[in-house]
This record gives sequence, C-alpha cells and structure tokens, in this order.
Amino acid sequence: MQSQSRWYDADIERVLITEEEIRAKTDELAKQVADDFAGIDQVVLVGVLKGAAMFMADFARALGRVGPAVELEFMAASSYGQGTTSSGVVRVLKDLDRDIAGKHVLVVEDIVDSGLTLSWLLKYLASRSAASVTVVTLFRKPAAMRSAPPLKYIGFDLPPEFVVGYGLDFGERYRELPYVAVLKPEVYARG
Ligand SMILES: O=P(O)(O)OC[C@H]1O[C@H](OP(=O)(O)OP(=O)(O)O)[C@H](O)[C@@H]1O
Ligand SMILES: Nc1nc2[nH]cnc2c(=O)[nH]1
Repeated sequence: MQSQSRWYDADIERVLITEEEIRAKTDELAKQVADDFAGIDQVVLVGVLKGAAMFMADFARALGRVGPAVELEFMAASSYGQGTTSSGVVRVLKDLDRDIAGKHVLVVEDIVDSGLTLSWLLKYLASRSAASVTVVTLFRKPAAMRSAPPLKYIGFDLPPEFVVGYGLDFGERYRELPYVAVLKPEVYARG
C-alpha cells in the first residue's frame, strides 16, 4: 500500500534518525536507567518543554515497562525563541508543580546543544535539594561535548546542523514529525 503524502514531505532535505531508530533507542535507554536505578522505588522525570514532550511520553512508557514507578513533572525554559541559535538567555516559562526535595530526579531532554539550557536547569534543580539529579537526552550536538554538563544517558550524536522533528521545532513548526530531519535550505531561509 502506498503511504499517504504529508504536508511537510516537500520541506525535508534528509531524514537523520528514523522513527524505528528512535523507538529502539528509547527502549535501550529505559533499560539502562532501570538497571542503574534498581533498588529505587520512584523517580521523578522532569521533562523540558516543549521539545522533550514526545520523548518524555515515549520514555516514561518505556521505563514503566522495565523500571521504577515514575512521577511526571514538566519545566519550560526557553533559550532559542523563534530562531536557530541560542539567545544565550534562559527564561523560565513554567516551573515545577511539586517539591522535589529528597527525590531522585531524572531530567528528560530532547537535545543538548550549547548546554546552556541544561547548565541553568541543573543549577536550578540542585537548589531544590533533590536526592540525585541525572540527565537523559535523546540527542546531543557536537557543541555539547565542549560546553555541556556531564550527560549520563545519550541517545544519538547529531551533526552540527539545525534539526527538526520528534518535538524539535523551527518557528514552532515540525514538532509532530515522527523522525528527526534537516529542512531544505530554502525553508530555513523563509523563516
Ligand atoms: O543546549 P542548548 O543550546 O541550550 O539547546 C537545547 C535546548 O534547546 C531547545 O529548547 P528551546 O529553547 O528551543 O525551547 P523549546 O523546547 O520550547 O522549543 C531544546 O528543547 C533544548 O531544551
Ligand atoms: N529545533 C531545534 N532546537 C535546537 N536546540 C538546540 N539545537 C537545536 C536544533 O538543532 N533544533
């Protein structure tokens, strides 16, 4: 059966990571976390909106199949706005709803690039007296190896290109793509 064309097909230059690869990696990361957290009853997953929404939903279910119970919390901290480079200023758009003091926290990120968002977030969470704070990110850009805080769980290393899909946007569009892709140059130029 021919698959239906979608509105975004014409905008895609190339797919970097397929839906199947994301699914398999999510299960693998969940198994690693479950092994490392054996003996711990409950973990608070802190998803970083909006980008991590897709990964958070899939990762929480994957962890639920093999690991400890989870509580879901979300924070929103934006440093990119509408563009493709970090503004350098992190703004809190949404705070935690509950106290994390004494809890084991796993920050769930979609992507770490400059590491600015994460560095800020880790300092912020440290000030809330969690028992432990660990990070899982599905994607890592090369810049993160120079400047980001230590990352325990990493899904895929990406090239230094601006990517979209699976939660990642360009001007708030393309988050719903099931894969991660690079857009055609003319699409980025249109803004
Ligand atoms: O390592 P960095 O250079 O700080 O980049 C990583 C952050 O950038 C994106 O968020 P963004 O600020 O674009 O907000 P969004 O998730 O709402 O799109 C992404 O979701 C990460 O949180
Ligand atoms: N959408 C998107 N957001 C990012 N934040 C940091 N790097 C990226 C990227 O490549 N794409």
